[in-house]
This record gives sequence, structure tokens and C-alpha cells, in this order.
Amino acid sequence: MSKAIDTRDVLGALTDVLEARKAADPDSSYVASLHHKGLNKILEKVGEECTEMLLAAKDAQQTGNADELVYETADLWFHSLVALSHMGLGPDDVLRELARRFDLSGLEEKAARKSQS
Ligand SMILES: N=c1c2ncn([C@@H]3O[C@H](COP(=O)(O)OP(=O)(O)OP(=O)(O)O)[C@@H](O)[C@H]3O)c2ncn1[C@@H]1O[C@H](COP(=O)(O)O)[C@@H](O)[C@H]1O
Repeated sequence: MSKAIDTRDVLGALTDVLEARKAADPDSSYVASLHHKGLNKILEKVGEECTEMLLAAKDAQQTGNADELVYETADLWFHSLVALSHMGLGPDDVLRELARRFDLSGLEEKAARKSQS
């Protein structure tokens, strides 16, 4: 049985596991098998999971049941983290970018971009 982990610790712990799997046997680990197959395979999985997440969101809108949406979003986040890990990046890089954008209105940012071009 898997041990419980605090949700605040998940990204850090998962990042360590994904890094360690780069040196693991592809036959004994799904993440190692993805690293072994390479970036194109990982990106193919991200694309698949993205489509599954979109379909789950549309289903949730119709049925009012969001369980599948949460499940598919977890698959998408997971495979995106594998892609970042494969490229030598991690969730901290993305969180830093989101932190940089914090309190910056998306409309203001877009307007600033337009006035620069
Ligand atoms: N969070 C996940 C996680 N989420 C999803 N998956 C796997 O991602 C795959 C999703 O692929 P699909 O749904 O497309 O199913 P599939 O048809 O079997 O996939 P393909 O044959 O097309 O590759 C499944 O095999 C899931 O088990 C995950 N595999 C691993 N993790 C984490 O990564 C850790 C390391 O995993 P291993 O490397 O396998 O030990 C685990 O302890 C978990 O914490």
C-alpha cells in the first residue's frame, strides 16, 4: 500500500523521483521507460493527456461529475513534469515564472506586449 503524502510535498518529492528514474531500468519503471524512449515519446504522451483532459472537461460540464477531469488533469500534470525533467527543468522553474506574473493582470501584460511591438 502506498504511504500518504501531504499535498504540499508532492511536487518536490515527485521531482526527486523523476530525476532518479533517469538512471533506472526502463523495464522496471514507467518514468524510466519514458526517459529511455526520449523527448518525442514524452511529448506524444503530453499531447494525448492534454486531449483526454479537454474531453473530460467537456464531459464534466455536461454531467456535473468532475472526477474524470481531476484524474486526467493529474495525468497531464504528471507527463508535463516528466517532459520538464527530461529537459533539465522542474516545477520550481514554472512556479518562479507564475510568481513573477503574480498580481500582473493578463490584460495589462497583453497591452504592454502590444505597445512594445
Ligand atoms: N504519478 C504518476 C503517474 N500518473 C500516471 N502514470 C502512468 O502514466 C501512464 C498513463 O498512460 P495512459 O493512460 O496513456 O495508459 P497506457 O495506455 O498504459 O499508456 P501507453 O502504453 O500509451 O504508454 C500509466 O501507465 C500510468 O500508470 C504515472 N506513473 C507514475 N507516477 C509517479 O511516478 C512515480 C514513478 O513511477 P515509476 O517510474 O513507474 O516507478 C510513481 O511512484 C508515481 O508517483
